Amino acid sequence: MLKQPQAKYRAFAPIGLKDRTWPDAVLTKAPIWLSTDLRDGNQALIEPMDLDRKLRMFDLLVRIGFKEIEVGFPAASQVEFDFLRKLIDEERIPDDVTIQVMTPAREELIERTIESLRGARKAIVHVYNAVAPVWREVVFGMTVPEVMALIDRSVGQVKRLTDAQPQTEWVLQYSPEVFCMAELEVSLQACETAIMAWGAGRPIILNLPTTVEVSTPNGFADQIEWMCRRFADRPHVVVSVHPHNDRGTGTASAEFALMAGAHRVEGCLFGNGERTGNLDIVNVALNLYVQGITPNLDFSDIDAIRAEVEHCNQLPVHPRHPYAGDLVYTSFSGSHQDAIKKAFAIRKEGDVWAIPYLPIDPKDLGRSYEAVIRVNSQSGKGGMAYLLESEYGIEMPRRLQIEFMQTVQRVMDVAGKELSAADLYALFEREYGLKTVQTLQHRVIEEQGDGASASVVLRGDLPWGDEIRRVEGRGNGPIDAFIQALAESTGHAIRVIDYHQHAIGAGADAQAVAYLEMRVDDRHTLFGVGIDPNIVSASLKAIVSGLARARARNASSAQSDTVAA
Ligand SMILES: CC(=O)SCCNC(=O)CCNC(=O)[C@H](O)C(C)(C)COP(=O)(O)OP(=O)(O)OC[C@H]1O[C@@H](n2cnc3c(N)ncnc32)[C@H](O)[C@@H]1OP(=O)(O)O
Ligand SMILES: CC(C)C(=O)C(=O)O
Repeated sequence: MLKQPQAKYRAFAPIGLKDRTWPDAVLTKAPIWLSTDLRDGNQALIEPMDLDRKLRMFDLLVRIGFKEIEVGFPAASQVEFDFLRKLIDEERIPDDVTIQVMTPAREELIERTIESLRGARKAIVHVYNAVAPVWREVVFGMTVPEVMALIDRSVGQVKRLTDAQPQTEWVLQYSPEVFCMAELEVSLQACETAIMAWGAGRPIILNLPTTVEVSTPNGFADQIEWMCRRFADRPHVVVSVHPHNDRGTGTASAEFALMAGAHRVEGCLFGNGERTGNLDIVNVALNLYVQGITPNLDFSDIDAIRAEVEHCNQLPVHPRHPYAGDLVYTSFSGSHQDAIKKAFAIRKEGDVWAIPYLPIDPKDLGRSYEAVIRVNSQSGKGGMAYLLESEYGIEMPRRLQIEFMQTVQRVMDVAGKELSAADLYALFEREYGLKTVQTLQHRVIEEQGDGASASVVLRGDLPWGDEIRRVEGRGNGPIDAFIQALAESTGHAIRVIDYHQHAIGAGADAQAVAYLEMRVDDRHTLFGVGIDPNIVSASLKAIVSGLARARARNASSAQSDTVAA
C-alpha cells in the first residue's frame, strides 16, 4: 500500500447541501421493493442461473411478497429471453406482481427487449446509460449533449415500440448509471430528458444508483434529497435507489436515501450482486421490522429462504450475515450470555422485545432459541446455566453455578473446544454423582411431641463402600435426621448452609431435584445434588452427593500430601 495514498486517490467532494432535512427524518413505512436478484444478482454469478434456478428464484421472490421483480436482461442471451417468455406464456406472474426487464440504450437491444415482453399484462422497461464523467469520456466518448441525445433517442424508441403493444400496461424506468459519481445537474438533465421523451405525466421510475459506492452514505443522502426536491410535485415520478456495497455501507446508503425522500429500493436477497454486492434487501426490510414497521416482505422462515437462495446463486451466505447467518443469534461470551439469560427469565408473553444482545426475536424468523447460547472458553456461568436449564430443566442456584463453572472451565481449558448442552449435562452428572448415588431405602416416622418440638425419626439402609449400613437418626425433619444418622454412622459432621429444590417435568414423569450447599467436617463448603421422583429421596441423595465429593477432596489432598512428602 502507498504511504501517501492521496497521490493516487481523491476524496469524494461533498455536495454541500446546506439546508438538508434528511438527518431528522424518521422512517415510518416500508418503501416499494424491487428485487434484482434475477438481473443484477444473476449477472454477477460465477455461473449464471439456468432456467430451473431462475424459476425457483422467481417463485421464491413471489412467496416472500415482492410486487416488482426485475426478471432479467432478455436481449443478453437466449436463456434470459426464454425465461421471460416462459413466465408470460405459462402465466406464472401473479396479477399483483409487475415484472421489470433491463436494456442498455442500444437500438437493436431495445427492440428485442420490447419484443420479449409481448403479451405481458404489465411491465417496467428499464433503460440505462452511464452519465458520470469517466464513463462519458472513456467508455462512450460522448459529450453531455450527445449523452442527452442518446437518452432522448432510446426512450423515444421505447415509447414507439410500447405504444404499438397497447395490451400491456407500460412503465418506464430510467437509470442514470453511476449517478453517485456524476454532476447532479447532468443526472437531473438526463432524468428530465427521459421524462420528456417518455411523455410528461406518464408513469416513470427514476432509479438513482451507487453503481460503485464512492462516498459515505450521508453524501449519497444529500444527492438523493437534492434530486427528490426537483420531483417533489410530480406524482407520476417514483424516485428509486439502487445502492451497491463497495464501501460496505449499502444498507446505510439505502436507509439514508429513504430518509432523504426516495420511494423505492432495488436490491438482492442477502446482498448478492456485482463485486461486493447489491444492497441487501433482507437487511433493510428487517431493520424496519425491528423498528416496529411492517416491511411487507415475509421472512418468517429465513433459513428456508437462505437455503433456496444459496441453491439458486450457488454462493454461501456468511455465518455472520445480518439476520440470516448461522451464528447471528448465538452468544459465546460470558457477559452476553448472562444478560440474555436474565432477560429471558423475566420476559412474559406479549412484552415488548428487550433482550440484550438480540435485536430481534429469532422465533420471528423461524429460528429457535437453541443456538442462542453456546459455551466455549469465552463463556461464563450464565451461558452454562442457560443451556442446562433450557435443555434439561436444571435451575441451578447462583452459588452452584459458580461452583460448577470451575469444573466446566477446567474441562474447557483442556479440550479447548465448544461444549454442547449434552456435554455439560454429562459433566454435571459426573461431578455430582447423579448416576452413582444410589437410592437410599428409608422410612420416616413422625413423632408427636409437645407441639413446638415435633421431630422425625429416619431409618434407612446406607450404601457405604462395599457394605450397606443400617442408620438411624432423629431431627426436626428428614434432612436433619439423616445428617444425625450419618454423623453417628460415618463420623462426618455436615451442616446445611442452603437448600433449593424444584420439579423437572410434569405428571407421572416428574422428578424432584434438590441442591444442598453444605459444610462438611468444617473443612469443605460445597454442593450436593440429588434427583429422584421422591422429594425426600432427592434431598437425601443430595447430601450423599455432597459428602462423596467432600471425601473425594479429602482423598485427593491426602494423595498430594503423600506425593509432596
Ligand atoms: C451497472 C450495470 O449493472 S449495467 C448492466 C450490465 N449487464 C450486463 O452487461 C449483462 C448482460 N450483458 C450482455 O450480455 C452483453 O454485454 C450485451 C449483450 C448487453 C452487449 O454485448 P456486446 O454487444 O458484446 O457489448 P459489450 O458487452 O462489450 O458492451 C460494451 C458496449 O456497449 C456499450 N454500452 C455499455 N453500456 C451501454 C448503455 N447503457 N447504453 C448503450 N450502450 C452501452 C459500450 O459503450 C460498448 O460499446 P462499443 O462496443 O461500441 O464500444
Ligand atoms: C441501475 C443499473 C444501471 C445498475 O445496475 C447500476 O448502476 O448498478
